Amino acid sequence: MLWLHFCCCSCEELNRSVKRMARRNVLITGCSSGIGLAIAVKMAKDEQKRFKVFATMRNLAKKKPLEEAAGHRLGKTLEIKQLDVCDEQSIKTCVNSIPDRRIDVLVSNAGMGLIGPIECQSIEEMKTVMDTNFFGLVRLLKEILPDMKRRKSGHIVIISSVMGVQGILFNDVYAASKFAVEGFCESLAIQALKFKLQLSLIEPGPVVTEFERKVFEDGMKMDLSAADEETAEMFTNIYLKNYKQIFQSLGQSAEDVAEHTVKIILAENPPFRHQTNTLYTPMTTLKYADPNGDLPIDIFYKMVFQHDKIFSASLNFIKLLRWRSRKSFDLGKPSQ
Ligand SMILES: NC(=O)C1=CN([C@@H]2O[C@H](COP(=O)(O)OP(=O)(O)OC[C@H]3O[C@@H](n4cnc5c(N)ncnc54)[C@H](OP(=O)(O)O)[C@@H]3O)[C@@H](O)[C@H]2O)C=CC1
Ligand SMILES: CC1=C(/C=C/C(C)=C/C=C/C(C)=C/C=O)C(C)(C)CCC1
Repeated sequence: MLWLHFCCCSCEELNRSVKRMARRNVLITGCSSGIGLAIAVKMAKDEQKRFKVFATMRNLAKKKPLEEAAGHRLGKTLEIKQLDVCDEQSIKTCVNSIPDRRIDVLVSNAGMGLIGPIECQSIEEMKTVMDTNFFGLVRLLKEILPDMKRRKSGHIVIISSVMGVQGILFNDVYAASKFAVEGFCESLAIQALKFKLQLSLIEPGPVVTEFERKVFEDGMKMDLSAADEETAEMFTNIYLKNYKQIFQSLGQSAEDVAEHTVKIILAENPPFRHQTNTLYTPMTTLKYADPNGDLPIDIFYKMVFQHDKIFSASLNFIKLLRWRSRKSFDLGKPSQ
């Protein structure tokens, strides 16, 4: 009897340690809100408990929404840590605090937006965007990549954007920061393959998060006096006017993007690029359809300046269709 008990205990222990060994350490940046928070919570709540999540944020005073969303997983499958992607020392301190510095999956998510005519933006503002969105990733990898290479295992997942593939009116510097991320990763992916590391770029279209609110509010408050009248008018009456409608009709939720991201993390052969928004894909496909690069520029120009009424009506139509299909889902009857 005792022997059986001993045997069961050690089997259980063995099982537990096998599970612990299989549990992957995941470090996620920018978890105070939006996509980072949603990924952290989804992974921490994984039914098979496959992940130990180190959810980081630059300002720990903002941890309450994450703590609430994590619920009883807090302190078990999820720990909150301070990390500012613009501060090398804070990255080092955070990585050193993780057992054996072992990070199996890095989710580089922290980022910020910037919209408006470049005449009205300071170089300092632009540098902050590049420093966060691009150099933030570089700083993380300088600290984490050598360990992954030594272990010959690891998955680097980067929340890029459709704007890492295609520029959009009045998003010049933000798109540049995401293009930088994509060029950097495309180069690094070749070396990563040699070390058996995986690299995946997640490319969401518009996502309804704090990002949308902050960017819109900053755009509304922008001092447009440095721009000529035509540019200022274009920004206010075309871009800002359509902005909310684009998020309402094409926008995804942070949870939706998190679901896509976790699928990529769990995939046996994760792809290098993954777009999360099928409604947006026809737009980015234009880029790949014309090696000269004129096609997407022409089409965007026409959408904005010539067929704006049709474009706006199509967005309204998409919004209505999505609203109707959500409504029938709510009633338990998915639309056909
Ligand atoms: N929303 C969208 O439409 C899209 C967003 N993306 C990308 O998704 C990512 C997440 O954005 P999203 O969730 O939408 O927006 P949120 O504004 O909700 O989240 C951004 C997160 O990044 C954090 N952050 C900003 N600067 C730093 C820094 N220096 N160090 C650490 N954390 C920092 C923010 O922290 P704090 O609260 O302290 O500011 C916040 O936690 C970004 O990379 C964004 O570019 C991509 C496509 C579309
Ligand atoms: C589709 C489209 C527009 C706007 C797209 C927007 C606003 C996309 C936002 C994407 C985000 C926020 C990505 C974040 O990384 C325009 C230029 C109005 C007109 C042409 C077609």
